[in-house]
Amino acid sequence: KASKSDDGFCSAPSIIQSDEKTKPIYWKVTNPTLSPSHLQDLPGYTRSVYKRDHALITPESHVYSPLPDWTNTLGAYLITPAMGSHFVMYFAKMKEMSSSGLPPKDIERLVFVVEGAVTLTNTSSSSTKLTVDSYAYLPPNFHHSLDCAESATLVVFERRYQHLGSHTTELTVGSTDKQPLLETPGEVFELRKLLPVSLAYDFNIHIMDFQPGEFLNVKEVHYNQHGLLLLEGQGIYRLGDNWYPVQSGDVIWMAPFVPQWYAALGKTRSRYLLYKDVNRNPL
Ligand SMILES: NC(=O)N[C@H](N)C(=O)O
Ligand SMILES: [Mn+2]
Repeated sequence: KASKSDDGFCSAPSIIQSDEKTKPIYWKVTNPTLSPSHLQDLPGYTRSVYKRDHALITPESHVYSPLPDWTNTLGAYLITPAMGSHFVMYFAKMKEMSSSGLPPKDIERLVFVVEGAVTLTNTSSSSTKLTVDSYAYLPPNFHHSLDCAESATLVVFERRYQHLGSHTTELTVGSTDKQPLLETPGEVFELRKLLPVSLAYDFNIHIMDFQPGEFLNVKEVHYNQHGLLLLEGQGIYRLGDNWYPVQSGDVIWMAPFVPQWYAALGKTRSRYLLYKDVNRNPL
């Protein structure tokens, strides 16, 4: 709590907690605190950074333009191969009566809803409503349409599918809260995976939960790439030799082998969504 003005001590404003109680989950992703209160009026100030092996892209840096092949939808590409990644990660802001375009040939897609609702339609089955916290995986060359009546914000991952033998992937629809908690030997965070762990899949999306004060035990350095969206909470992300304060709405690109570590701070749970390439020989 902020101290009274007459007590002679420096004081910081108290953190407003009421939003968290009354707003729907992940609300902070699309309504973030743009910057710390003492910096928000500084012209030219941003927490974003772009380096060879990592990037932090904070909401005041997101630039939207019409998404090619989609109707009535604005997109902000956050991670693309121009950075060295083999995947793209973008926000799609769908407006009234909007619909998606198809990814290019041989490209697989995962969409996760952070705000609003969309309807997924494909040629074979009936349509499915996707609300906040639900997702769909669309295999390469799978005909589909995402349609939005009012408004929705999606985070989308796409990459060229890397075949392995005769394995094939399947349409997968689900929601985070329906996914089982998985074992995390040596770690304290809670882990869910959105896709099957079978060899057919060349990536997965992890949902990782940390209580305030919890942190990664492994100071990870690994061959896999990551695209991360902080869905809830605040903390410190270490990337290489840099320590970044982060909050919900922030996006991180991690190149192969960048040292990475997270510690959750504040008073509420941290939850992040993480792209990770798996199941393929790096050669
Ligand atoms: N930066 C991360 O959270 N990495 C994950 N623990 C992972 O690589 O699975
Ligand atoms: Mn990792």
